[in-house]
Amino acid sequence: MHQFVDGEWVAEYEATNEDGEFDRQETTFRNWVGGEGVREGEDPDPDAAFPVEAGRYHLYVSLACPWAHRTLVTRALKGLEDVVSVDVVDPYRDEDGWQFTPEKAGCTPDTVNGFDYLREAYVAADPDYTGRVTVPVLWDTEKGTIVNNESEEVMRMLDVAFDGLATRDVDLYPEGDRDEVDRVIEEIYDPINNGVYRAGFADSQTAYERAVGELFDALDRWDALLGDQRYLAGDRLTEADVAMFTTLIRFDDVYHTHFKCNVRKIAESPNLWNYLKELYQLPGVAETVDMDHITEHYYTTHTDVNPKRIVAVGPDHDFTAPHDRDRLGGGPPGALSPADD
Ligand SMILES: N[C@@H](CCC(=O)N[C@@H](CS)C(=O)NCC(=O)O)C(=O)O
Repeated sequence: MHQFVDGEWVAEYEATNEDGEFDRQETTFRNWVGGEGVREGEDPDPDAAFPVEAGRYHLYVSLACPWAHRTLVTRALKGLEDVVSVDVVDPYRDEDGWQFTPEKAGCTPDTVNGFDYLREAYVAADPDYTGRVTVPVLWDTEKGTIVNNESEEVMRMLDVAFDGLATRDVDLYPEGDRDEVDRVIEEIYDPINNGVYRAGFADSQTAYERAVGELFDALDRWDALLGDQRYLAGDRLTEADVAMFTTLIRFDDVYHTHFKCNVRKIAESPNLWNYLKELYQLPGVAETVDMDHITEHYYTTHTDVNPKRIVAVGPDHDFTAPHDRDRLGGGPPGALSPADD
């Protein structure tokens, strides 16, 4: 894998530490549309350096990436499609990093800057940039720079800062549940969201077994909890569910096989499976899921994990099959109920 060092695109960086454990890099661009208060759920500040405006901000995403996917699901649930635009990179990533290949199904050109590679956006934002070129990227078309490339924060901005421009009345960071939402997002990050990568990229048996053990302990805990609680933070749908969804939807097709997270499938955990189907069936969500991009990306890009680049075919789940979540109290906001769609 390649990355920038002082604005130079250089070969090979170590993704694991000396114990063979996967180390995810800290993200660099951490500005807030609407100002820092948005992080705590405050209304956006009109005098912020990056003020909230329709049509000004743009997302660069990969449909394969679970972190980028969080921003797409949030944008869809809130109905922000006409407010924040999106371009989609090629799911296959080689030594040039993420690339725009509009001729490929599901991919777009860079409609904002006309770049061929996403890395051009990073050096346009910071000519001396050091670090990886990751998705998602929230781009400001007016200042011509990256606002933020940390999915958790972009998700919060779309939810809170852009709420006034949303076409659906959906609040994924509801007052009264905020501490719990933050707590759950943090709790699931290491063992689950990043846990699948810690298992898949482990360079030693010990690191792999530790990651898989922690992953399935956490999944089993949530499976039990979701037996009598509708969503992760209680009876309301929140950002924590978006964060969980993008890992669960990839699990059986990719993480189970490619990353050796094969203790059991999500479809074999009854509550997680029904919970996953409910989230998939919320308005706008299915349209954000591209299983071809997801499988192509993982199986062909990580040649150290899968040298022959053969894409596993299974298991072909039907995420539209009925779920049993209506037996529990709570439910999605009215704006997401089938009658309102
Ligand atoms: N902390 C970041 C992580 C994003 C991330 O690691 N994205 C991956 C794709 S799933 C990527 O772009 N990797 C490219 C690389 O590491 O070179 C976030 O949550 O936004």
